Amino acid sequence: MTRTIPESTDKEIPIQPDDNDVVVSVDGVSKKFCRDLKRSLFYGVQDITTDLVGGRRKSEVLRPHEFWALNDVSFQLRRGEALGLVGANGAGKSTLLRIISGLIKPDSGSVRVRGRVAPLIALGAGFNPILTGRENIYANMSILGLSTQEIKAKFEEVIEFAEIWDAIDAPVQTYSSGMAARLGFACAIHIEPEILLIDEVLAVGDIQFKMKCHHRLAQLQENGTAFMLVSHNPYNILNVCESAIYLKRGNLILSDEAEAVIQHYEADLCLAGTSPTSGLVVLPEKSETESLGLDIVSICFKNEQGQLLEMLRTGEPAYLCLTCQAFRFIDNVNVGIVITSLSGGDQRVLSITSDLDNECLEIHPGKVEIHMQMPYCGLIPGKYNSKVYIRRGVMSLDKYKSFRFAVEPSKTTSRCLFYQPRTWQVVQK
Ligand SMILES: Nc1ncnc2c1ncn2[C@@H]1O[C@H](COP(=O)(O)OP(=O)(O)OP(=O)(O)O)[C@@H](O)[C@H]1O
Repeated sequence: MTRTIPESTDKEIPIQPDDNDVVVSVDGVSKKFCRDLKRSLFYGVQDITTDLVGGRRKSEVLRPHEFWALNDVSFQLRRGEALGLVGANGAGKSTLLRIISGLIKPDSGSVRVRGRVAPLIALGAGFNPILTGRENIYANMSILGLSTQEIKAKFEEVIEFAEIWDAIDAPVQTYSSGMAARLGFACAIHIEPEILLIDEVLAVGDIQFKMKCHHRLAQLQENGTAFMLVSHNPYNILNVCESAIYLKRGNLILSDEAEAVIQHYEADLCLAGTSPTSGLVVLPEKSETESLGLDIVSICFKNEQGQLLEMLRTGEPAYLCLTCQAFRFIDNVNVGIVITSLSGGDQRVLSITSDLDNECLEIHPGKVEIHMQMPYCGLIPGKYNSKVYIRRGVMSLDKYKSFRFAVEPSKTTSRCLFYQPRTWQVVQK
């Protein structure tokens, strides 16, 4: 089955030369939306009227309050390919999947689809909440193209896969989000689609179900099903997809191997928004009367050569350099560093104190540097905040609460939740 979705476009979009392996071909697709509901309705009526009188819509021009949710996006999906789709919130990922599945039309460009598409775009996609699970299976699978006989034949398998035997005759609105996701996924895979579009639905469901889904996806892929997977979790993309595309504010930034795309995306995330310092925080110096004897003057990370690092890289050596001003000799100094993840909901990820490391630091008057050496940075890519304090016993001498820094990914660590420092050895016996 071949479906082409051309749209009210003024320009001719050339279709790529026929390639039997290409199941989805997206050519110069743009889609605009309007943030203002009233205007949006007005524009809708205006467009319909223009179509009815046979006029030409100015699809490429933005009217007031409109913006491009997708802007001139082109790529191809081949038979058996698993393509990841990454991008920040609002980047246009769902809009792209909705256009490919035929739910909405592009303003310009064209989408060419060859085969049966199963879209899993929202939780319990396509389910009617007041119908039972059983009724929804029939409704959903027939919309996706199966005959009643075919659905009957697969019915048991669907329930078995979704593991919702007890709830099959209860209305879907009584299902938990995980149950609705299971049913949606079960329906979609049992129609044996040529193209499966998955938008974050694998994020719900327990680990066992996720494993089952991944196993099934691998089987489908072996049989030639192509799929697109949207996920905010890079590990999901790297586990499932060989290639990926990166959307940013509706623009296609990169289309490449999954690993390269995730690296680019993560590096962008590290650099965006809250990445606050250029790697160095310098604090105003205190006079002796204001000081409690030892003050933090600056905080930064440096590499093994003593050069300032603007950001750390997972798996690479670095040290935290705390420059201090001491007005007198102080022994038993305890330096503490508490690191929280800004990308992971302010979660505390690391707490280090020189005391707990059995280091009794002695500081002589003058400028000193205190180094906290890290043979390898074990933090995963992301943005972090650290609180740094200096104490002697219970007495706080100085502290700085918001030294922010970013950690960049490296090729070997993108797939992991933490970096494991290691060396290798061959023992000849
Ligand atoms: N029907 C609509 N009317 C107006 N704006 C819309 C509509 N649908 C989507 N948008 C806007 O289009 C942009 C892209 O939305 P989309 O849902 O495609 O992003 P996304 O990348 O899937 O985001 P997320 O990761 O948060 O799901 C967003 O700014 C969104 O607010």
